[in-house]
Amino acid sequence: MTPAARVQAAAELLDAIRAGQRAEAALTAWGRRARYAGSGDRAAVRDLVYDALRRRRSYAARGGGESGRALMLGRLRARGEAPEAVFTGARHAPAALTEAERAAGRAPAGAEALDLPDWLAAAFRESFGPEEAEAAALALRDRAPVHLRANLLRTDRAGAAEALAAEGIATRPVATAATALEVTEGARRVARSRAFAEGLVELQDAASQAVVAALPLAPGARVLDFCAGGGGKTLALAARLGRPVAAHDALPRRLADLPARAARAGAEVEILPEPEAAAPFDLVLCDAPCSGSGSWRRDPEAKWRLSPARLDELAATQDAILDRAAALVAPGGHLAYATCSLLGPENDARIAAFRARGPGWRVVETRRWRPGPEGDGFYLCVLKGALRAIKATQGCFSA
Ligand SMILES: C[S@@+](CC[C@H](N)C(=O)[O-])C[C@H]1O[C@@H](n2cnc3c(N)ncnc32)[C@H](O)[C@@H]1O
Repeated sequence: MTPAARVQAAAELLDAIRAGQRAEAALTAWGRRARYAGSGDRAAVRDLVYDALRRRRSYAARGGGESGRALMLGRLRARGEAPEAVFTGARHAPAALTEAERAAGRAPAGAEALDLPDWLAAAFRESFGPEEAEAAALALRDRAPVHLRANLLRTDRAGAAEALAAEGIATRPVATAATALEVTEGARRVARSRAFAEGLVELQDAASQAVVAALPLAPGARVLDFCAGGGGKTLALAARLGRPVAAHDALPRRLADLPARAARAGAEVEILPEPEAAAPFDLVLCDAPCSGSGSWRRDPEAKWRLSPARLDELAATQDAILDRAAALVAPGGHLAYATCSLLGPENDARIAAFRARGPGWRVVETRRWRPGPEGDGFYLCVLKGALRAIKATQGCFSA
């Protein structure tokens, strides 16, 4: 495919997405139809589509509309590239620009330039001040790096880098976490590499790794990953602890791949459909469902889908998770609440509400990671419970 044909394909896909199709579904369907497209074409079209989804609002302003064609036009203008070189009207290329299209478009302003809906630009500012809010929003307009976690049950970071290099995959250490590597060359080969198949590395964002590294883990601790999902943090916890970790999720199908992933990683994971039966735990991690605002680079459609009403729904789920998980913590144990969100209503506000509902929890540490080249945006709050049960048996009721 010519570069112009790729732009035309991306414009058509963006129209399908605008009409309601999910980006992944649209790309998969196109991939089946476009038998003429090689792997380089497919990767290039995917990159165009995802870039336009991340920067939809600013491209729309510059391109003079929301259609796929306008977004591609806006993209070229944003990059200072001559649209006429692409909109040629040649076979498979976009039709030549009309007079109206040439005249349309303007520089984006305010929330448009940050590629955020207006209400979210305000929410970002309220969550962490104007300057940091702008930096975070701008970081979300770029493609996310590919990060790996060196699995300490199999190797160390240098050993993982060496094994990958032997397969032509270049990496560099990422400062965010001692186990993190960024793939600088050969990212598309990682999932088929021997290093991956043998459990030397896992695909995991560096900030996600840093969250696990920041958890208080005493040797021999009984640990529950309460919202385990695909098990990314469960496996990182098991590698750090070097002993079995318990995993739970409200949706058991989310845990379906975890046994195979654990076997590959040499980790022991015990799946608990009813964690109450195995409580108490010294540490319960709640990696709660959230807006995902810290990782919108990877899922840019979510940025445009989120609404204030959905944020309220998420807050109710997050509160329920904290309340149930807290009851599973041993007296004097730790409760850790994490989200990959940048938004105060999902983070500090949830902790404040939790502590107001159930006093006796002390905040030990709060950490925030902002999105950027070194990782996604994350929030972590570690709380320590009172020694209630012990004191109660000793006849002392003041926690
Ligand atoms: C952010 S994801 C977890 C990602 C995972 N920890 C990882 O690192 O790969 C949140 C998970 O919480 C689960 N979840 C949602 N509501 C829940 C609830 N009430 N109790 C427990 N898990 C819940 C979801 O099914 C989802 O898998």
